Amino acid sequence: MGNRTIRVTDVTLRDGMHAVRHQFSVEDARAIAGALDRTGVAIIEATHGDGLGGSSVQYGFSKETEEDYLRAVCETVRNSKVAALLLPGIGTVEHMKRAADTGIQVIRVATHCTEADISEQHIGEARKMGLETVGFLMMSHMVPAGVLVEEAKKMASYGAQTVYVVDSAGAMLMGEVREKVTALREALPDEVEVGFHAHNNLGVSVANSLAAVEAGATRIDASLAGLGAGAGNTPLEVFAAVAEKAGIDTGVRLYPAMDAAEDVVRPRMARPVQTDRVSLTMGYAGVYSSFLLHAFRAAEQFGVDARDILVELGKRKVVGGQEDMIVDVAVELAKRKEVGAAGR
Ligand SMILES: CC[C@H](O)CC(=O)C(=O)O
Ligand SMILES: [Mn+2]
Repeated sequence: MGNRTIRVTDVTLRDGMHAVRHQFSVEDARAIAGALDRTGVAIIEATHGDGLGGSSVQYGFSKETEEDYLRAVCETVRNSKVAALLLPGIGTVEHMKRAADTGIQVIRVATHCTEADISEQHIGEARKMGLETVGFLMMSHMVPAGVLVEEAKKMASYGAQTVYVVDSAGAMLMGEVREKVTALREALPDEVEVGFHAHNNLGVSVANSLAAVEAGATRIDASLAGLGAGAGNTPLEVFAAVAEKAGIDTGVRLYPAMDAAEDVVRPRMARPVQTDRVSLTMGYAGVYSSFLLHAFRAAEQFGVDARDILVELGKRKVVGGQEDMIVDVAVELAKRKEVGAAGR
């Protein structure tokens, strides 16, 4: 049985930004951060959904600058620490320095699960700046546990004090979460914590987060009302209730978390976070959300079902940056459809 005391990182103001197209105002950020602080959550992450430097033509502009969001959150909180996410290649060391100047205490450096080596410089610099430093292995469902362990060890060797198994596509079930978290827990030095970040595309984010804790994770991500990309993240208020019933101390006070979700976040949601056919297909196929728009466009162009495209991309283990394959797959599926129709 895993550790009974864990720390939760809330991602409403970071992953949740994807769900509102990065359009929270500074006032929204203050209101949400204040409500979160009152829940007792350990860490609050804020920034563009794609992390520092994410506000751009490519990833969509956020309503306000990242420094304004971070300063507002840092000024608002009394107890929680404040974190920012950084993807090397999108965010630079310079972005990180500017974020540190706003008063954040935690940086999370995210890479694709096979590319930990690109985090070395950022993790090293973050430690020199005195930031609590976390490594974040995105799309962790795509590789076997042994590969994930090697990548996690790299992040730990660069100085990461926690390494996360990140189920970006919401594609994992509890057995896989248990296996991967256990593998990291056994392989990493005792002083390096293991974390887990879920998405709810298959409707099992809370169960997966619980499985992660049982397997030794001491850091769990969640967001108010589950606000996040795809079908959202582990809902903080639900996880707080479930963890309490399971005898796990999250430090999150249940009623303030419920009230924050209901009174502060739900009224600010652009659309409900739900397991619709798009997010469900994403979890089922195990593909990243950046493929969705392209898949739907290609589906329309070639007269095929976007879900078939996504499932095929998942089988081919396509990664971000290989969006050109979407058209290839659509063409292939359209040909198969033609041949099938001719054969009938
Ligand atoms: C693009 C960054 C991404 O949203 C990070 C994350 O939360 C995930 O991979 O799940
Ligand atoms: Mn996420």
